Amino acid sequence: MAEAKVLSGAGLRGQIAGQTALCTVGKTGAGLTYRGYDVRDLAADCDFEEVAYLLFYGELPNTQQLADYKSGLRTMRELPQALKEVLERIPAGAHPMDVMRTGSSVLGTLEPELSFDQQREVAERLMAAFPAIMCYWYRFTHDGVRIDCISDEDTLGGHFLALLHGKKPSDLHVKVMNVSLILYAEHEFNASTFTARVCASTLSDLYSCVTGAIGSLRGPLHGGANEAAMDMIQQWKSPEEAREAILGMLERKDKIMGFGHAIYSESDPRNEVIKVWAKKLADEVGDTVLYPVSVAVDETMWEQKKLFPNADFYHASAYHFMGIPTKLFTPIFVCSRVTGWASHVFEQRSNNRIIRPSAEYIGPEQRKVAPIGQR
Ligand SMILES: CC(=O)SCCNC(=O)CCNC(=O)[C@H](O)C(C)(C)COP(=O)(O)OP(=O)(O)OC[C@H]1O[C@@H](n2cnc3c(N)ncnc32)[C@H](O)[C@@H]1OP(=O)(O)O
Ligand SMILES: O=C([O-])CC(=O)C(=O)O
Repeated sequence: MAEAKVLSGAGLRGQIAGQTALCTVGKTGAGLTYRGYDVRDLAADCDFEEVAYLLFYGELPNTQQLADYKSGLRTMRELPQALKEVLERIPAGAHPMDVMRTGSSVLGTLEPELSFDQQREVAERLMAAFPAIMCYWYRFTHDGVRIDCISDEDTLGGHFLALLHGKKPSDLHVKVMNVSLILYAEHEFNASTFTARVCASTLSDLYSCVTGAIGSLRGPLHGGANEAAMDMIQQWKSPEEAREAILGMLERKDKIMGFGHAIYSESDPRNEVIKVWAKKLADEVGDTVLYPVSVAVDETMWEQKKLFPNADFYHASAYHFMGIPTKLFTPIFVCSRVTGWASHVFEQRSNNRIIRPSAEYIGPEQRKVAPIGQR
């Protein structure tokens, strides 16, 4: 048996658990890169589909490749009738992340991955179908309508907004969705991606890897923080009230959702990008409360704890200004991160060994089983 070392820190922090060519997080001089490209440049200049292509195929597409890629993805947006029927049976009060998890799992029964040769096709199918899975369920259970799962929107972000709102989205909103989906696409060995890789290492199918990853992303310490941040900032009517409340929460040692990070120590590079777009959207809707409240929380957290907003914090107000219901915030993360998860599954499969660490045993000494009457 290989000699196992006991780790000093909880949460496997700082341990290298494998190799990746997909992404760097927090490396000096480059906060976040996807296959060598700074995420800020990608968010400024690309559509989400370009980034998905980069992650799946290794290079950015040229004009023709992108056009072909987008039109291929557009043909994969419709949901099978059997999946629509399952979605209609999920109660309106269910958590939408449970809907995404179920949607991924059911699609896996209807269109299974029969061979790893199909892996990219399955990943693209999931990516194209997720907005409809979310919106079909949401609109059926909340508005009583069976929406058309097809739209003529060119991008996935525009498609999602069109399905949700039932009308053509503005150019500004489509741009913000592209930015958001790019920022959330990939982040090395975060909890949900690691879940996907562990599942992949058993040679399981891609739907299982993605379904498990959705479960990990759902928690408020990970993807669920964007919704939790929204619930928090929405309570406050002014920056002064927000500041007072944050001081009280810190005094009580409450966690402030949307702040801090397991890897970044000074700032999250995604925050500076989404904050700018949240401000543009605040100006567009004439907001005088939510954005100033967010800034007050941001400033108070830095002043008091040197804690900074992570990717989730300003996503909350940005999504809200686009009329997106809070409970759909984390499912949007799924629509994006499925590209990162799938890319990691491909990478794991290309050089696989089952992921199976050891545990340090801290339980009772070995003992004898007493007959039941003597216990
Ligand atoms: C896309 C994403 O998934 S980004 C992450 C989204 N999650 C959140 O926003 C939830 C809020 N944040 C957190 O819970 C944490 O910062 C995490 C989970 C992101 C990172 O956790 P860790 O790496 O374990 O950080 P850790 O808990 O060691 O933080 C160090 C110290 O800062 C404190 N701290 C960290 N984040 C916060 C926070 N959001 N609010 C208040 N205090 C915090 C911790 O309590 C700890 O203090 P202590 O040393 O006095 O105990
Ligand atoms: O890396 C992490 O731990 C969490 C995160 O920011 C992400 O997954 O985007």
